[in-house]
Amino acid sequence: MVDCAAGSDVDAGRDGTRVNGLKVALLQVSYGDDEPLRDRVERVSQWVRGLEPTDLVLLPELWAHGGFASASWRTTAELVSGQTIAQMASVARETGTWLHAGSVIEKADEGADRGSEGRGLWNTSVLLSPQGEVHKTYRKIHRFGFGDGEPRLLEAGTDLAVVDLEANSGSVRVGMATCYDLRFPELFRQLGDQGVEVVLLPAAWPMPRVEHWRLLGRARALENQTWVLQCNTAGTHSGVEMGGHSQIVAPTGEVLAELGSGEGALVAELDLDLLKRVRADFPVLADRRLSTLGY
Ligand SMILES: NC(=O)CCC(=O)C(=O)O
Repeated sequence: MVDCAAGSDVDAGRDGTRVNGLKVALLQVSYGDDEPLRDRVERVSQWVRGLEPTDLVLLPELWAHGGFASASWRTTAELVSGQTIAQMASVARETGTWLHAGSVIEKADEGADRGSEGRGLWNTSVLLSPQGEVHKTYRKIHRFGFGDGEPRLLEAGTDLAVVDLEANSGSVRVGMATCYDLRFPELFRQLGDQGVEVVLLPAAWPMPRVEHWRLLGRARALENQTWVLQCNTAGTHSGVEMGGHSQIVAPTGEVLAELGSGEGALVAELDLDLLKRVRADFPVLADRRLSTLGY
């Protein structure tokens, strides 16, 4: 059963219309261990095709390869040009929308750099343009697992990902981060310093720590005065119950819209001018004392 939540207005104009609105849809994909990878890719493709038109669709972390299915990552890993991203690129082209395809287990191409630990595998998020081109990739910098899972099997990403999108409402600068990255405020501060207005954060965040997820998303949005779009997974796979509760957080730290724990779509329109107003009205970032603190 798919739930649908529409965001309430944080700051609608007096007549209810918006200036500079960016319409987004976050798909909280639920899955277990029984659904084959290719079936899930097909199911999610159909879901995106059936959405009302939006500027940007965001999918969760490793929704195809399994956020905690680390035992199979070596065998299911794909090139960024592999089948999963190729299919999602077709969907982006057909629907004419920016599609953040969540993340995949990326394997290094033959002869290409395999990373500093020589593993040749990454947790890589892929942002596709409405023309179906790979516009930007982001390899997750902070690996989750405390010595197991990601840090045992994958390489750590080394580069920030900041990119401008041309949407119907104009240009918007987005930054990419993934799941566990949410616990590292210095990454979000750097994205903010590069002019990011909207952070796109796919995740496979488990239920037992879902309150951390909600709180940290609000903190990252509030302290950097940016939008934070958090798209989590639902269901239970590899023995881990996912937390759901995807949310869209405004630069005020307020939650514009959120989902519960099951599968669902979160559709909302972001007033991008709100960010400028919040920064003008409460210019906290201008009061930083970086040199005093040794930066
Ligand atoms: N997939 C992840 O990065 C999980 C992160 C997590 O569970 C946590 O930070 O807590």
